[in-house]
Amino acid sequence: MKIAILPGDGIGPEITAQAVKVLNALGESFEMESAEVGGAGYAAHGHPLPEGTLKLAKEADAVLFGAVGDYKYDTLERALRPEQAILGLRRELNLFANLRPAILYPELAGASTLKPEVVSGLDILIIRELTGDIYFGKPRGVRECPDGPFKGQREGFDTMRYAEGEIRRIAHVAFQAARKRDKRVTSVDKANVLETFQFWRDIVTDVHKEYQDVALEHMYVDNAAMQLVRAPKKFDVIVTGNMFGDILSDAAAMLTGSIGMLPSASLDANNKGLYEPSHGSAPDIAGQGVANPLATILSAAMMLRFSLGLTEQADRIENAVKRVLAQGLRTPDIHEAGSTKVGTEEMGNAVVAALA
Ligand SMILES: NC(=O)c1ccc[n+]([C@@H]2O[C@H](COP(=O)([O-])OP(=O)(O)OC[C@H]3O[C@@H](n4cnc5c(N)ncnc54)[C@H](O)[C@@H]3O)[C@@H](O)[C@H]2O)c1
Ligand SMILES: CC(C)[C@H](C(=O)O)[C@@H](O)C(=O)O
Ligand SMILES: [Mg+2]
Repeated sequence: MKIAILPGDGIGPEITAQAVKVLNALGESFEMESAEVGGAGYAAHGHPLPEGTLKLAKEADAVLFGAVGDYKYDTLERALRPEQAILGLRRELNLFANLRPAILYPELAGASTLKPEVVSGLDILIIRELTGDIYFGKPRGVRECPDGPFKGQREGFDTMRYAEGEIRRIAHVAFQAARKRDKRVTSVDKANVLETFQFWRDIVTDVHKEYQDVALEHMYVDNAAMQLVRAPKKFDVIVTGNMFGDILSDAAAMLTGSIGMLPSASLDANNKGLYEPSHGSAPDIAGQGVANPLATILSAAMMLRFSLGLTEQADRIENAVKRVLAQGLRTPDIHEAGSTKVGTEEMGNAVVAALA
C-alpha cells in the first residue's frame, strides 16, 4: 500500500513526522513517499502543487497531508499561493466529501472553552461538501462595477453555485453516515437569502425520501453557529456546503478543546482519500516544537479505516491517543492545571509507546 506524504508548510512537517512515526510503528509494510506541497512546493519547484506531487497523490492509495500556508507568500498571484495546493488536490482527485468528526475525549472536558456539561460526551460529524460552492464557482475576480451607487469603481466578485448532482451525492454521504450513528442529519444552509441554498434545501429534502429511517432537519447557518456553542450535543451529522462547512468546522474544533484535535478525511466516490488535520500551518508556533500532532495522527487513523481497510490498526491508533490523554500528557494548546506539558515530538513518541 502506497501512501503519499505531503508535509507542506509551517507546523506541517512537524506534525506529519509524528503521524509517520506512528504509522511505521504499526508493523505493516507501508510504502511511503514524500513530496513538497504549498509554499514548500513553490520554493522547490515554482508551483504550490508541482506536477510530481500531483502525480504521486494520484497514484498513491491514500494521501497524508500536513498543512499549507505561509504569510510570506500572501502577496503572490493567487494561482501561486500555497492554499492553491490543497484546493487543487481536492479538485483534481475529486475529493468532494469532507468528513470532520468533532469528538470530545472525556479527559479534555476542562480544555474546552465551553462548560464541561455543555460539551462532555460530544460526538458530531460535520460533512462538508468540498469541491463546489463559492470556492470554485466562476466567474470571479475584480471588475468594473456595472451599476448602482458605486458604478464605475472596481468591485470584487465570486460565484456561489451548486449543481444538482453535487448536492445529491453529498446528501447521500450524509444520510449513509447517519445510518451508522444516531440517524439524525442537520442540513445547514442559507435558504432564506441565497438561491443556491434554497436549491440545496430542496435537493437534500428530495434525497431524504430514500432515507426515511433517518431524521432530517434544516437549519440556517447563522442559527447553526449559535447552536454549536449553545447546545452542540444536539447535533449528530451536519451536512453543509463548502464555505459554511469551513467556518462551522473550526468552531466545532474548539468544542473538542483545540483545533489541534480535529482530524479530517476528504473522500472521492470510491473512498480514495486525502487525510489532513482541519487546522492550518499555524505560522505563529511553527518551528517551536509545540504544535499538537494529535489531529494529524487521528487523520492517519481515518486513512487506515476509510481508504486502506485496516480497521484494527485504526482502532489501535485511536486507543493509543485515548491512553496518552488519560496519562495526562498535553501539548500547550490543551494544557490545563495538573496535566503534564509535552512538545510535539514527545506527544508523538507517547502515542507510539501507547500502541497496544
Ligand atoms: N488545509 C490547510 O492546509 C489549511 C487550513 C487552514 C488554514 N491554512 C493556512 O494556514 C495559515 C495560517 O492560518 P490561520 O492562522 O488562519 O489558521 P491555523 O489553523 O493555522 O491557526 C489558527 C490558530 O490555531 C493554532 N493552531 C493550529 N493548529 C494547531 C496545532 N496543531 N496545535 C496547536 N495550535 C494550533 C495556531 O497556532 C493559531 O493560533 C494560512 O496561510 C492559511 O491559509 C491551511
Ligand atoms: C487553506 C484553505 C484553502 C482551507 C479551506 O478553506 O478549505 C482550510 O481552511 C481548510 O479548512 O481546509
Ligand atoms: Mg478551514
